[in-house]
Amino acid sequence: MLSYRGIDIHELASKSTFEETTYLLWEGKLPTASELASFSKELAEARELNPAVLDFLRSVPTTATPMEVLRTAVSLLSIYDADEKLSTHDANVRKSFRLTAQIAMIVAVFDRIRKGKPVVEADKSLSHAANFLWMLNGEKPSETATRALDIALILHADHELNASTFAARVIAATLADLHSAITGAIGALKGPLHGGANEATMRLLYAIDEAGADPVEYVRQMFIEKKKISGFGHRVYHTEDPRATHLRRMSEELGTAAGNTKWFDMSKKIEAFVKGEKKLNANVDFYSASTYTTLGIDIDLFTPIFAVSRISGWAAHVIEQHDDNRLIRPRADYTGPEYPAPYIPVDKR
Ligand SMILES: CC(=O)SCCNC(=O)CCNC(=O)[C@H](O)C(C)(C)COP(=O)(O)OP(=O)(O)OC[C@H]1O[C@@H](n2cnc3c(N)ncnc32)[C@H](O)[C@@H]1OP(=O)(O)O
Ligand SMILES: O=C([O-])CC(=O)C(=O)O
Repeated sequence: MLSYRGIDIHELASKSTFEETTYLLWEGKLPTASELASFSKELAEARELNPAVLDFLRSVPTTATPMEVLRTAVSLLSIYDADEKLSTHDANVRKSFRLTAQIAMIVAVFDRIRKGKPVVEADKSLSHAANFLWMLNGEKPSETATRALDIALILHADHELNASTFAARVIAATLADLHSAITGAIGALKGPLHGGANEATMRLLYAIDEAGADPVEYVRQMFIEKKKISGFGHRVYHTEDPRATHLRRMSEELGTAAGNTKWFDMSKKIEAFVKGEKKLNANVDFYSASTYTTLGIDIDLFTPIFAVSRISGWAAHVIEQHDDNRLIRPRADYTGPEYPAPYIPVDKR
């Protein structure tokens, strides 16, 4: 079972919003109506990017991946943050509002710039999910697309001590600032064994499609070649990843509504085969790939969108770490052949 602050993820996915879920993660309780209204307002008001960050986004080669641009931009944001030198609880919360708003903006703005399209001004009257789609596409998003993204953002918001969150906590535990911790977390999320698996999953689906191959035979060959199938397996879950249940349904529903279930159908075949052959379950990344593709989102934005959501969980962990800090410092044991080992002079080795 997956819960945020004790509340079942299935309930949050069907009843909550990204804003409410973020409040829950940061404050440890569900907000009242007025608390939610002022929280949402503060998040929307934080939709501002320093001109220096905009200049940076304009100066980056358009061939740069959105994930490396995001990682570097978040590091840069730290220099211009109004609370740059402060890491008190209140300063961390203020920074978290700004970073949550800014990460979504950076992903959308860089995508527009690299495609030679004009940057779209933030609309502070929209929800976080709707504003992201607005700034990305330059047109007001449908309710279906907004809700689908909102659910995806809720589902990706937190996952206890996953690799990126752990990285953030280790950095924060040195009493380094929130931006340093989040920059490190983005670096960890990028890898294909973690958040990068959603992009890798879609690359696999495209490769199968381009080869005109049977998905099952293609994956069977990958097993023969001892290759890993992105989007399957999990260090913690050995049964269904509860988030995959929602993303599978969304992938099917969005595909049906768009009149194209190609990616969903292919994913289902692969899932059944991988489960039957290796007893491996689809994780959060597997069906997010076909879901985002059906929403018309480019493949290299999948992992940045994971960060657009996970910033809420990362921030909650950094705030908690700084509130009651102790350095995180695991030990390593020497396992070499002998101890103590002799120092042999270089001419005798
Ligand atoms: C948001 C997230 O981070 S969710 C995870 C996203 N990552 C992926 O989807 C990448 C693919 N999956 C994997 O690489 C792994 O399942 C991980 C990294 C997620 C978990 O790894 P671990 O807990 O260390 O399991 P480990 O990699 O040791 O796998 C155990 C066994 O299952 C196999 N296995 C695990 N996942 C897969 C996979 N996706 N495809 C094929 N085989 C797999 C391994 O080869 C290994 O087999 P062996 O015992 O015969 O050597
Ligand atoms: O928990 C993990 O190891 C990976 C994961 O599913 C996540 O970060 O959402």
